[in-house]
Amino acid sequence: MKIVLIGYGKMGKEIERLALGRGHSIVAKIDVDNQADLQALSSSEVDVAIEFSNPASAYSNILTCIEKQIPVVCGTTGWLEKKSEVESLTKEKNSTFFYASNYSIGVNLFFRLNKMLAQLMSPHQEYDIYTNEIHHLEKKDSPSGTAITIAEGIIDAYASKDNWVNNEIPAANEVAIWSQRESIIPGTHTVKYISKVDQIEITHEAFSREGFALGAVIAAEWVQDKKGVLGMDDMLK
Ligand SMILES: NC(=O)C1=CN([C@@H]2O[C@H](COP(=O)(O)OP(=O)(O)OC[C@H]3O[C@@H](n4cnc5c(N)ncnc54)[C@H](OP(=O)(O)O)[C@@H]3O)[C@@H](O)[C@H]2O)C=CC1
Ligand SMILES: O=C(O)C1=N[C@H](C(=O)O)C[C@H](O)C1
Repeated sequence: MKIVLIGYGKMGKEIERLALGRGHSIVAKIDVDNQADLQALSSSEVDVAIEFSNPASAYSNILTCIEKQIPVVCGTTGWLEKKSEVESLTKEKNSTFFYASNYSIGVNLFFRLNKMLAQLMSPHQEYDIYTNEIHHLEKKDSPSGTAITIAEGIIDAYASKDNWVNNEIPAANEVAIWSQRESIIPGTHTVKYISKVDQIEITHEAFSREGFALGAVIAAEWVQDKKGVLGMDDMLK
């Protein structure tokens, strides 16, 4: 598979390492200083783009890929207010857009566990819900995309919650997401239900970026023959 890496930072480099190990080739690495190379690429030179840049650049990088009919697997977080526009354009151009706030298989199992726990806890309103994410000091966005997916999972399954707030005391209808930035932590997410007498807690802790990067490479392999708006639930079915 011929891959263009868009964003050659911590994730771009880890994806390159794993992709080469799986027999793929990297035809271009796009970063801040060579944006013109992405514009110059054509869909005949590349099978898939893997986009891990930053919240300010993801949207225009994705649009470029969609216009060029290059399937794009995106993991960048913090730009999702524009996601519905990307989805519409993907359908209009009959292109391919795969998105996940977290590509780790473990986190995607955790998403399911989180929904099941929220369903179980919904009749027990004496418990307060508390969610927490801890990431390294270089992270640009807050809350993490993963924490937003977790909060949305709770909102879907828990009767009295219909919104989330970040680093604020929540109202009764809100799920609180507390964000911490600490050292070099790759990503730790916790959900707690706390009553006056006890607490129930689930945590996913990434030990490195390898799980995120491997999931993104597997998604890139999987989208090859597919069109439309896709995500981890489609791939893991
Ligand atoms: N979905 C998932 O599973 C995961 C998602 N992420 C997300 O992926 C993104 C990247 O994370 P990470 O690799 O740790 O971040 P880094 O800051 O290490 O890397 C981002 C890279 O993108 C570069 N960049 C900046 N602007 C552009 C542009 N216009 N086009 C292409 N590249 C550009 C940056 O260059 P410069 O430094 O010079 O600005 C940097 O090299 C974040 O949004 C993060 O939240 C991270 C891990 C897992
Ligand atoms: O910026 C990161 O590092 C990570 N970002 C993603 C997010 O915002 O959820 C995924 C992972 O937690 C690492």
